[in-house]
Order: sequence, then C-alpha cells, then structure tokens
Amino acid sequence: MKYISTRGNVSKIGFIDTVLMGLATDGGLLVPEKIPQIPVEKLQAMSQLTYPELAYEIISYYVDGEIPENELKELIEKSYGTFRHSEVTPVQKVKDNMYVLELFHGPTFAFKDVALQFLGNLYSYIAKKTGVTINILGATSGDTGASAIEGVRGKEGIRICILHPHGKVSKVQELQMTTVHDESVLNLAIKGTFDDGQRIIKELFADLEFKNKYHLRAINSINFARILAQTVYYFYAYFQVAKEKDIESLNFSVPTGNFGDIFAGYLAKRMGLPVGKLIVATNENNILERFIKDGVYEPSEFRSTYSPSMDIQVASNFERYLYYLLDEDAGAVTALMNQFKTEGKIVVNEEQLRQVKADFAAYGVEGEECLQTISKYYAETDYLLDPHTSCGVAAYETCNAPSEVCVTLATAHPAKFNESIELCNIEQTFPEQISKLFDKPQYLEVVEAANDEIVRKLEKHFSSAQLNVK
Ligand SMILES: Cc1ncc(COP(=O)(O)O)c(C=O)c1O
Ligand SMILES: N[C@@H](CCOP(=O)(O)O)C(=O)O
Repeated sequence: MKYISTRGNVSKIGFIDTVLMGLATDGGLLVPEKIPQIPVEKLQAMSQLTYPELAYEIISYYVDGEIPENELKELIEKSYGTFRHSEVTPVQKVKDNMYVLELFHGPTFAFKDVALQFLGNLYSYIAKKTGVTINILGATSGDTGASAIEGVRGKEGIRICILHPHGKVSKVQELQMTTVHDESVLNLAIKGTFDDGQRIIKELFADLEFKNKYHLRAINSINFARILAQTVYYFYAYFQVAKEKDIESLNFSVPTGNFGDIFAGYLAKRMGLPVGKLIVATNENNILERFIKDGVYEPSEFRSTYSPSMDIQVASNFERYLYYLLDEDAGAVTALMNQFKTEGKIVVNEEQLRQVKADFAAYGVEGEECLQTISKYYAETDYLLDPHTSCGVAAYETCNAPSEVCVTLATAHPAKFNESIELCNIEQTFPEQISKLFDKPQYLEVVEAANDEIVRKLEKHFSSAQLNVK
C-alpha cells in the first residue's frame, strides 16, 4: 500500500512516512493510492471480532506489513486498554431504528481518543524504532487538543504544542488541556478562532524548511492515521446493529466540523461496508451543509455556538473528498484549491453536485433546535446528549426516513459541555476525572493569532533539551 497526495506532487510513500509527513509536502492531503476492498465473506468473518481485533484487521490493510503483526496488535491493545467501556465504542439503542454510537469512553471523553490513543502510541513506537524526533504541532477547537496531549504525555522523545482559540472552548475542554503540567506540553491560547489556528499550523507545515528543522508532526485529521483509526468504528457499529436487526444498509448521522469523522465513514463505505446515507450534521457554521445543498463551498461569518468543537468554517478533509469527487484527478483538485485560495470559494458543476447529493445528506442545526433536542431526548428517553451529538440527532430526525435504520455518532460526553446542558435546566453529575480538574492550576500562554509570535514560542519549545527516547 502506497500513499499519494491529493495534489499529485509527492512521490509515493509508505504508511510510516505518511504518518510522519502529516500534511503532504505539496500542500495537499495524503490518501491511499488505492482504497482496499473488503470482500463480503471477509466482512462476515469480521462481524464477530472484538473492537481491538477488528481494529487490527482494518488497520492492517493500510499498514501493509510495515509494522510486524505482534507489534501492531500490542500497539492496538494498549491504545484501547485505556477505555472505560469493555466494548470501546458501544452502540446504544435509543428508540426504534435509532441508535447512538458512544465514542466518548476514552480518557478525555471525546471521540478523538479513539484515534489519538492509537496515534500517540504509534508515534512513540516510531520514535523508538527509528530515532526520529516527534515534535507535534496541532490546532484544536477543544477536543483534539486535550486528546492529543493525553495520547502523548509522558511518552519519551515526544513534545507537543497545541493552539486553541482563547475563550472559545468549554471550561472542561480548557481545563483538560491546560492543567497538564509537563515540560513537553505547550498550550497556546490564540486571540482568534479555530480557523486561524488551523491556517497558522498549515502555513508552518507548508514551510518545509521550518517543518524539517523542527521535525513537525501532525495530530489533526490532516494525518491519515487519524482517519484510518476512525474508520474502524463504522464497521464496529454496523456489525453490532446487524446482530439485532436485519439490515441491508445502515445510515450514519455525523456531527461535523473538519469533515474528518464523516470522511472516515465515506472511506468505510468505499471499502465495502454497506453504508446507506451519510448525514452531515452542522451547527450555524454550516459551510458543508450549504455545499451539499448548493454545490458552493464558501465560508460565511464565524458564529460561536452551543457546540463549540464544530465552530469551523474551513474543513480540512473536504480536500480528500474533493479528490474522489473529481475522479482522483490531482490536477483538478490543485486548480480548485488554488481557486479557493484566490477567490475564497469553490463551485462544482451540476453533475458533480448530483454525486455530492448521492454521497451525503446534510442539515444545519440552529442553537435553539440543538437545546430543544437535548431536552426532548432527556425527557422522552432519559438519554443525555451532548450538544454536538444533539446536532447529529436533529439531523437524523430531518434526513432519515422512518423505515431506515440510523446510527448517530455520539462524539462527546455531555459533561464536557455543561454550559449548554445547564441552559436546558438539566443537572448532570460529572465523572470524577472531570470534576477533579477544577482544583488544578492551569498552564497556558495567551498569544496573538500571528505567525511570528507563535513561531518564536515554537522555536523555544521545540529546541529545548532533547528528550531521550528509550
Ligand atoms: C465533539 C465533537 N463533535 C464533532 C466534531 C466534528 O468532527 P470532525 O471535525 O471530524 O468533522 C468535533 C471536532 O472535530 C468534536 O470535537
Ligand atoms: N473539532 C476539532 C477540530 C480539529 O479537528 P481534527 O479532527 O482535524 O483534529 C477539535 O476538537 O479540536
């Protein structure tokens, strides 16, 4: 298995080099040269596997022997051994034909842990095997940051810097990131939005001299390993629902911001999983909903919402989808991405829009509807949705036909977003791991959303004494 760039200007590389490269050196995103196809008989055999066993089967297609079988199995078991639920990502039936896939049983109570526990261990494995330096640079709207820090903290030879939008993440998200007192961790709170942070880190990754000098590595979903690990739970959910329901295909409703999670579902479908509709649920920052409806991809004004992790205008993984929409024509992707840079928008033609609508349904959830959905489900089913999952459920209600079976991805635990839950007059009990954060001191530096100030901080952090790799 080799990997190529969506912009066509990177020579083919293997899995480990793909993980280390993160953002492709030509500014594009790395994708597998050929998506592996899983035959029906193999799918049937996979349906009885435990989560770690299934993860091994799926991930092996992409690692393609670069990590010996026993070492990959060990790495996967270690990654999912930190989850509080024996099934790792259990599926809960909420009502007839409606399920949620609980992705929040990892250390930081968000779906990011599923991929970032794996990626943290993978980076540690690569550092030990090859001696390469791992200096992680990431941007977060709240969840990736905490999860990435948790995934690598205490691992020798790894340093990490996370940019988050100052004052625009929930209190628990901020505490999860900033109460970690470790010289390998730097939290920069930028005076701006998540999009500013994501743009800045992409510019730094695109500066190849800087990237190479400081050995910058990515933990955001620009890193293909993130997408890969997230693909596994679509398979797992399908197999769990199929055990109790006779289904030909299964719809998924996915709270969406950077388009990474839903792209993982798209990949699972292309690998042969019988996925029906992929429903893109957004909040008021609805660039993706508008694109799926009108074929125009154009940012609008940023809005702070009850689901802050989805307050994203420019969705990183959109480029990966564009690559497949444009029949894997890297030249056409490059032209459209250049057009986006110069004109600020991308418009697809009618035939392409038909394909987009065949691939996805979409619904943008406004604030009141998000809160009402939380209240309604709590009253009617006793299930407490976090505001992101609530957007997913509201989109399911709008886009899923009653006869179709749908799984909504529950992307975070409600305790992370008590600001929104309180507005619904619901009192929740915090898990101990979260309540104890409130007593801890915080470590963060507030900076302008400007490259030069951030570069100075990074240079200092990433050139501090080299941490030993055991
Ligand atoms: C809780 C939560 N839900 C949904 C999303 C959106 O996922 P994606 O960015 O992969 O579209 C995020 C952020 O990524 C998140 O943190
Ligand atoms: N919602 C995310 C934004 C970053 O997304 P990623 O999947 O590319 O890491 C967050 O919580 O940080």
